[in-house]
Amino acid sequence: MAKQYDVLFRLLMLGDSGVGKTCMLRRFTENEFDSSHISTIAGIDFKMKTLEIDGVKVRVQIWDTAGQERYQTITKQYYRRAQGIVFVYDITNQPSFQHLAKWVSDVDEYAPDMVQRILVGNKCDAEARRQVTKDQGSKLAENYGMEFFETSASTNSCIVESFTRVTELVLQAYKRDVDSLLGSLDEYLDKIALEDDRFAPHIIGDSQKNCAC
Ligand SMILES: Nc1nc2c(ncn2[C@@H]2O[C@H](COP(=O)(O)OP(=O)(O)OP(=O)(O)O)[C@@H](O)[C@H]2O)c(=O)[nH]1
Repeated sequence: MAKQYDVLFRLLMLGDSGVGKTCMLRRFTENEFDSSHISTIAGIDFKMKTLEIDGVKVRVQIWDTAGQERYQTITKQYYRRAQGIVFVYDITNQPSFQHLAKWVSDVDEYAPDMVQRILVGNKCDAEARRQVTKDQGSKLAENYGMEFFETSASTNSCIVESFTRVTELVLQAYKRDVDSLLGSLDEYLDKIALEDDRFAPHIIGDSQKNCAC
């Protein structure tokens, strides 16, 4: 059986309640959109998706956190296990943009130094209700040294691009680790194949070789 993925990364979505984190994640993983707002309860939930980037099959485990204040003690426990962070605000909600400072400072405090971050202004379909200009979003991202995207989970605008980009950044940041992991996996598979040849010459062929997963 072919290997299903080469490497697993954890991404975390952070931002105020109602900015659209759950909708973005559902759009990305299931291509669905729900117009009702059911707050993420119990603090945290996750979905998985596999992407292929530069020939590497990357399985991303995307953690969707609850934006509500009362869950933040729980969600902070997940920061240190993240390799990538997607900060989300709602372009129709100025306070969600102002609160980014707090989300970013929490990440500075609790997440690993190597964590990769992007900034996303969601709900860009709702132009008539816009309260944060694209320029403001892009300037803030620049100040924080992050790449910036405006997305819409509703119209599926830039959703795939933003999740793919943060995954690419994580892959680049952890490239050395990934290369050595893939190298040792290949060596391991070669070694197993050699041992099969030596000790069980009658059992050869791909089906045996690929069982070491
Ligand atoms: N117009 C528009 N509405 C959106 C978009 N994304 C989400 N919404 C709406 O915004 C509301 C909140 O979306 P959620 O995804 O539940 O928000 P959340 O950030 O996960 O909220 P918490 O779980 O409470 O942290 C819902 O009513 C969605 O339908 C979008 O791209 N455009």
